[in-house]
Amino acid sequence: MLSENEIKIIEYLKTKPDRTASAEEISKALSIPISSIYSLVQLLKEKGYVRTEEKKVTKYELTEEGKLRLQNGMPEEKLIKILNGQSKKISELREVLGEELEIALGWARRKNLIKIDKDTVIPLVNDYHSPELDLLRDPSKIDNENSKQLISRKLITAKQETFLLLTLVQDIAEPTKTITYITPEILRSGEWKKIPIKEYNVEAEPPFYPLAKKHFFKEFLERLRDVMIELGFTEVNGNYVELEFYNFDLLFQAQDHPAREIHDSFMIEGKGEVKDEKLIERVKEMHKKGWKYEWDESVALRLVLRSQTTSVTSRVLSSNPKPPIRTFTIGKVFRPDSIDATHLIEFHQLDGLIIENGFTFRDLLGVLKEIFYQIGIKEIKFKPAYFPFTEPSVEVYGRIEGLGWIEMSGAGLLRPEILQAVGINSDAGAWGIGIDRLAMLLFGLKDIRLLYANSIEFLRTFTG
Ligand SMILES: N[C@@H](Cc1ccccc1)C(=O)O
Repeated sequence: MLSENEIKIIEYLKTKPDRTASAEEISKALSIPISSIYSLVQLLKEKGYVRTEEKKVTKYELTEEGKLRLQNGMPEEKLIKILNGQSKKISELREVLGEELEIALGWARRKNLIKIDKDTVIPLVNDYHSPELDLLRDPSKIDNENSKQLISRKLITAKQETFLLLTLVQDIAEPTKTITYITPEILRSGEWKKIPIKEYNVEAEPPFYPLAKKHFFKEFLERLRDVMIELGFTEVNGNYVELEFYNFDLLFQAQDHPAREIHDSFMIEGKGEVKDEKLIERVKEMHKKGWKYEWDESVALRLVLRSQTTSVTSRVLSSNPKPPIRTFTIGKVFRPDSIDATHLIEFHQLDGLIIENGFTFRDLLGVLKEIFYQIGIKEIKFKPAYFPFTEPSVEVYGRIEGLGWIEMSGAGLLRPEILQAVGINSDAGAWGIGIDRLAMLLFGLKDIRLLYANSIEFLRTFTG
């Protein structure tokens, strides 16, 4: 059975000398939308009426400059005409050719049409016709070779286009009845002896049905979450808009710390509130004693987009928790920067916190080693570092095949000043892992922005 449109397409192809036409041409000629043509072609192909072929062609188009030249002529041709077989002074030529003179001289010299002797232009030919003009007039004459100069002179642009060509291979006028489905009736009636049974085409390409799948980066974040849960951590969450108090002050980051300056975090209008008066007092004390300056409560109440997920750790610490505690948080943080292949202004961090009696620095390094082992980074090393909220502090480096040692995380034992301020009488370790750059390296991406890709083609074919 053929539908009306299928028949129309077959009839149209019959009018073509080689029984071939492009999908676009058919769409225009029959006024059927191109998307419908594609599905009709698929049907006709399955029914064995047409064969298809993809053809790539380069289409050349005149640029504005090219159109102008086509109208006004090529500068070098004009120059030869003006010279008319006689030498002329450059100044004289400038009056006629104006701004075009430089281009005209350049190309005329390159094409060996003139010689320049000091301020005089001497023609080497009496007459010149630019072959470029013929090509601009009839772009069908442009080919791979002669297009190069036209492109470099910015007279044309080249665009690759793919056409779907279909060729009629079987006519409706000559219907060959075949058995495509064997029924008991066909067997009983003996019809199967008279009518040919359609052969299976075992080489036919199956239709492509893309399966729905999760975004690879989302999946990576979920894997990290699973790893943390398997290691016995409980997930906690915080808000993107956070008080400086939790993002910085409670973490013993002094108010004149460079990371608090406007260019390092996004400021939000308005003020927040800390209900726990005693906590404010203790944090104030901590800054006064530790950093020796007048701590300003109004600075602490300002709002920022959190610049580290350690702000969530900070919230846990201030919630009067009862050790032993193992929490983690995964989420976005925000920092002003110029976006490029390795920098984003919003990215993800995974912060963890362990509060346990007798928890040591060595235990902390062991936990970090395990976390990274679980995501496939088997070789790590630690380097002493500084963070305002931990002491001792380390940076964690991991070795990624083909890339070498990459910084992945900051960590340390929480400072006693902080533990005192929040009233915790136990040992505690904390860390923050930068996720985006790590994912980029593990996935072998050249550009960090691809983690947020939403091009369906890319996502369908990217295997991670
Ligand atoms: N918050 C730190 C990382 C860190 C977290 C916890 C402890 C030590 C370091 C950063 O963003 O760089």
